[in-house]
Amino acid sequence: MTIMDRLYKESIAKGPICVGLDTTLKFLPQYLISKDWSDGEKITEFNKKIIDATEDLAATYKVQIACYEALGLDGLSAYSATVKYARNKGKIVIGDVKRGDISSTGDQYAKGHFSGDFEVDIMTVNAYMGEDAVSPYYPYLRDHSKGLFVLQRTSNPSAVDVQNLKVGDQSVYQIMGDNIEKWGKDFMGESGFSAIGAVVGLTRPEEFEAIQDQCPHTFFLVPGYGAQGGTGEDIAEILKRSRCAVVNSSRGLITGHQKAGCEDEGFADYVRKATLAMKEDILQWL
Ligand SMILES: O=C(O)c1cc(=O)[nH]c(=O)n1[C@@H]1O[C@H](COP(=O)(O)O)[C@@H](O)[C@H]1O
Repeated sequence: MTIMDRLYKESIAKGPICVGLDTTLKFLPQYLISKDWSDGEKITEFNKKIIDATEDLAATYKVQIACYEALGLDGLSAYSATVKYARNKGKIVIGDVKRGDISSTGDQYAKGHFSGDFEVDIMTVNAYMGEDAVSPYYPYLRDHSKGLFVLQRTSNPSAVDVQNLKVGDQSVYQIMGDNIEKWGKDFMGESGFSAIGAVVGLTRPEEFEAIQDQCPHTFFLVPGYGAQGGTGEDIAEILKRSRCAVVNSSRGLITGHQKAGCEDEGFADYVRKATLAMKEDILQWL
């Protein structure tokens, strides 16, 4: 069974929810801020409590490494502790590291994020440098059941600057979709999806449906729900046709307690409530 088979199964069993741990200090409740701990330790505790409160609702967790890198070594310790905690609970963890470089450098990224202190199950990759930004990961997909989410059509407003340019009658992001399907052929799982998935933002639902038709063997990571404006209705048609995606929300979930004015140990109940509301908002259409 490939990691994408596992993710597909989890998304059906628990709901297609990816809880995004884009944790920064400003999201922490007061009771944690006032602890006599390092920032990284506070963040680790926040994440652990959220994982405990949402593990039955989340198909996967995505940990955004930028939030941890920003705090230096202490932050990277928190990143490591968070991914280990979730993986030790049997959860699938996506390292949102968006790497992309020449293959000799890619080899090192692969080693760094698919083994050792920062080991995750799936990592995000930027393949706009071409296949040799992706091929260093192939041995890990083949031999260690790892997976990739390759950026295809991103959710940010400026995505159109390059990804929507036309080359002949195709957009650049459509060409990337063909590449992702081609690269994934050697890593097909029993669910019909390859271990090389794609990132497609929820911000352009009409484009997404065409991408889904074009890429039937691709499993999708879909950011853009909540804080970036995406809704359950926006992903409804896609998921009705195939359960080929998990939807990420980060700020929309991990600030649930702040919207309710909760600054104490009960904060994770509000994050759970926000996660449940997201799940219901998506599943109501299916
Ligand atoms: O690769 C990603 O996850 C990603 C791709 C993309 O196109 N847009 C996007 O927002 N993301 C990430 O998804 C998360 C979105 O966070 P929220 O907007 O707070 O839900 C962040 O970690 C982004 O870096």
